[in-house]
Amino acid sequence: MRTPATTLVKGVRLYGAGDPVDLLLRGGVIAETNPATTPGVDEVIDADGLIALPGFVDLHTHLREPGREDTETIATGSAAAALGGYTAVFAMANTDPVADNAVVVEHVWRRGREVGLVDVHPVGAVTVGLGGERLAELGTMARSAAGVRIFSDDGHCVFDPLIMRRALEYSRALGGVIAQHAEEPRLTVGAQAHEGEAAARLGLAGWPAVAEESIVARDCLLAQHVGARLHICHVSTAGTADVLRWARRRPADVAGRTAEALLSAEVTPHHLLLTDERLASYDPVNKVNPPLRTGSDVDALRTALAEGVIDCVATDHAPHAAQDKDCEWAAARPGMLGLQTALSIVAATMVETGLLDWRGVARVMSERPAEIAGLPDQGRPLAVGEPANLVLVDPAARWTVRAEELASIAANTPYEGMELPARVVTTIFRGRVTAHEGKVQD
Ligand SMILES: NC(=O)N[C@@H](CC(=O)O)C(=O)O
Ligand SMILES: [Zn+2]
Ligand SMILES: [Zn+2]
Repeated sequence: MRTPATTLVKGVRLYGAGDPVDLLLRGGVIAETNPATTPGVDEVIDADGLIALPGFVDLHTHLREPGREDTETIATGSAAAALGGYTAVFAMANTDPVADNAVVVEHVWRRGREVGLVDVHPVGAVTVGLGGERLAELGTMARSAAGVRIFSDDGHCVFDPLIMRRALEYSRALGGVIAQHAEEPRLTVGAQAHEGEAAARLGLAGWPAVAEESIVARDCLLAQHVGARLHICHVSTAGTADVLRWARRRPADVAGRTAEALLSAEVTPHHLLLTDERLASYDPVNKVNPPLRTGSDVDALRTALAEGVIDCVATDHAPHAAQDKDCEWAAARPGMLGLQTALSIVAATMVETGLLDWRGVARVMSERPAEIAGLPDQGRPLAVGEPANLVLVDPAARWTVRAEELASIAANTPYEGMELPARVVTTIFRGRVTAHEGKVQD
């Protein structure tokens, strides 16, 4: 790790509120606010007009290393993360080989540290090879150097209820969380798009909302039954928000375990903005799992996020090669880029609509995800003595998305050519500037 410099951030508004302050960052922590003198400062950042938030934490990123380094690597994904304002990301296990053992998770962890732009935490697979049949060695991954605490078969649902129950029990014993990709596979055989009017018109096989909602209901009940923590990945329907609202209010069980303490959920930026009306173009850049839903789902997801029924935003950043996207709809892989556009989409859908203020953005993009993952040095208050993981945002900026300008190797952004509000200006990771004005600082 490089030694962090001493940096003075001048005139920044913390959480976008109150008077501007100066922050002195030294030794990787916020050393002083409004220091009277500033000897030995290596770097001064003029933050006039900018706001400071704690560095973002992404619970759901696909980095494609090992196996598909032609689409993203830990280095390029870390760069995209830093440019997007992130200081920690969780790399999903659906790599090749699958991260279902200590060797692979330690590789990802070490490579992330070598790159050194963000903390890269590997997610461990729940079942061997994501096959859904045999539990992976959760304990070995938890005890490895990577210290895995989040387990997920993301890309696939842990559909067998008995395997899910056992996974929850093991993970509880390890102080972990099972992150579920909720998709009842029997209800989504051959599915290509949200089961609704748009798919019917285009003749695409439907992915019904109930395939997600039925698994979420089942797993909320299972998690409370065994007293284990469950996290729901990429919530996409109004019905799932209703199920979560209901589950969170369930009374404590005999052991005093409240559902509220055991459950958490994320929504992606794309499910907060885009709808299945986009399908009319037949452009597979809009193909994603779970699929883009309807306008009323989008509204319900925004409300649920504002209320805390959905805890946080996670990108589900899913790079894919051109040959896997620029093809016929049915053959295209699902997934879209997300790391460098997340803040702007949250600003457009949640801040500009008045549903969240910047304090709320800090909660859903940094504080809650850090708590869910149990990260002690992320999502912390912007206060003296705290780790200097922060992002400086220009709330008044507007910018136009160009895939070729993004740090990812893959180019599958659904926002190409769109003008978006709010821009990440600077990302600071343990006191060191990792991204500034659109450039990675390495
Ligand atoms: N979201 C996607 O459409 N794709 C993800 C897998 C997943 O998140 O389920 C991927 O790995 O490409
Ligand atoms: Zn998934
Ligand atoms: Zn995913």
